[in-house]
Amino acid sequence: METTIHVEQLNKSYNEIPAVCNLNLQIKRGEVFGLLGANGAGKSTAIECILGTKTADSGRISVLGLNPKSHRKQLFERVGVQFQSTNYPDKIRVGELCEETMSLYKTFNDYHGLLEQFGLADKEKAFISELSGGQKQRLFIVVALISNPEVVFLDELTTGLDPKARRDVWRCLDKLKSDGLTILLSSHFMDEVEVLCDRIGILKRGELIFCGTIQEAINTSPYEKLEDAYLWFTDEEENEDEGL
Ligand SMILES: Nc1ncnc2c1ncn2[C@@H]1O[C@H](COP(=O)(O)OP(=O)(O)OP(=O)(O)O)[C@@H](O)[C@H]1O
Repeated sequence: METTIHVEQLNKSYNEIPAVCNLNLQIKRGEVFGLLGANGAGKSTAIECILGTKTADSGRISVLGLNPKSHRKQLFERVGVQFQSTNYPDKIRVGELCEETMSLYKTFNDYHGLLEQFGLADKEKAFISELSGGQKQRLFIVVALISNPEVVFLDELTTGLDPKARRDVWRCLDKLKSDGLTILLSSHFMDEVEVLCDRIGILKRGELIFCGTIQEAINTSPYEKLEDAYLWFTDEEENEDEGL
């Protein structure tokens, strides 16, 4: 199967403090890959380097066969991004933001259908400032999908969503996945990861300490549930204590 995201020996430090160390990743077309790790483990930094919005110190990155730095414009047309925090002015209406986003691309999806799918059809005329946190989060996913992308990057996919809204988002992503979209997401929620991800990578202090399927993660650990296995992989103190 075709590799959509290829990362080789990616390194990124801030003020000489390593945030991502020697990261190697291969994500195939149509795959949903979850990047996991504690706060500060390096997930956002890795995603931003892969996208080209941050410059890696070293390493090789290609997305859809393109270098995210030197082919930024071409890649922009084919990739969707959901940002963690809002980069949008509050005094813009939902419909206006969607129109503006559409105008940036040569080809695009009908945003009305997306707003409907994500339960925001009745908010088209609302100002972004009037949306709840969960509604904003869903709107940012809609914005990421307007360009009809081949790959989407979803950083902290459902943070701030209530349980029903999370399930609605999962359902939508499942549909997009069956349409062949490649998805790289970061998440702190193991239930979500289990439902959505074909494979996961676990980062710990910038290093990829596990990469494989959920079942492989569970099998590698002494536990039977993903959340326990995840904590086993990431909780250094307990493991160190066990070794004493
Ligand atoms: N602009 C920056 N300047 C300096 N240090 C940074 C910067 N951005 C991130 N870092 C540091 O790099 C490390 C990795 O941060 P990053 O945001 O990539 O982690 P994360 O896994 O996405 O965390 P979270 O789950 O909290 O979003 C952290 O120690 C963080 O403090």
